[in-house]
Amino acid sequence: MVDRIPLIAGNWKLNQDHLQAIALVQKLAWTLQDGKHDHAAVEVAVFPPFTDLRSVQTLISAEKFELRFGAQDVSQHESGAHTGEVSAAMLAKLECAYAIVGHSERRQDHHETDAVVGRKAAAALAQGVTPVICVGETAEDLEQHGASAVPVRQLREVLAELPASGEVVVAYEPVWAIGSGRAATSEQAQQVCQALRQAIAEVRGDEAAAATRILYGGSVKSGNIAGFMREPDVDGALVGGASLDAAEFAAIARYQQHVGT
Ligand SMILES: O=C[C@H](O)COP(=O)(O)O
Repeated sequence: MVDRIPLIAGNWKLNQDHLQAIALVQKLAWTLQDGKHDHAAVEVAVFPPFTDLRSVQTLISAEKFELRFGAQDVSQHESGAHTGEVSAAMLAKLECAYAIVGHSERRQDHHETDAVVGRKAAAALAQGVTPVICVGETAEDLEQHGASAVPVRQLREVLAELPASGEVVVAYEPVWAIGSGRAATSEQAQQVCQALRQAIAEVRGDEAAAATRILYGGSVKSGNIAGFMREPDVDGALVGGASLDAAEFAAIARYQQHVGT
């Protein structure tokens, strides 16, 4: 059995300019330090807007904070005439560990298909940036097909664009749970995360499936994180709104304090 280091990831979405980002990262790092957070036991990462990345990189590196960071999206293209795009090589140069791909808000706002999401993930992997592949069903999908069918299909289609090896992180985010205050139950999250792990095993093999971290996202708070983390196939969380509050996000990252309570 492979040990998967839990990942608590904060997706800031369209919030925080670069000055606010510096303040938030500082506060988060200090709060975790005060709480003697063990970064080797639970990895903590932030996903600021593109314009903040250089400031966040400089701060984390200068202060030797053990936080990791990534981008909220990445281009499927390497370079050239693609106005507004940011390449994986540019993110790698900024020492981004991760890039989120296929978040439901991008699928919705920018009509991103699974094939596009897969090409974005492949572009990230090719530059040594770990893609965080988001999948999840809408309320309508849930009603029509149950919870697992759509996320499993999305993941299979994304994985089809990827080379057979290379680290990926998967984030299961039921669209109906995002920003709604109505999180999935930990049992629902486990059921889908287990199905996603099974799909990874079928495409990439058992070893890769056992090593892949699968996160749950959708209205995660310090009050419900422990329940998700007790589930065997949930390896962390992709946190939106609650990641903008350093104390609350630090409390989520330190969920082990609540496990068993
Ligand atoms: O990427 C994060 C998710 O969309 C979850 O957002 P939320 O925690 O605000 O529900």
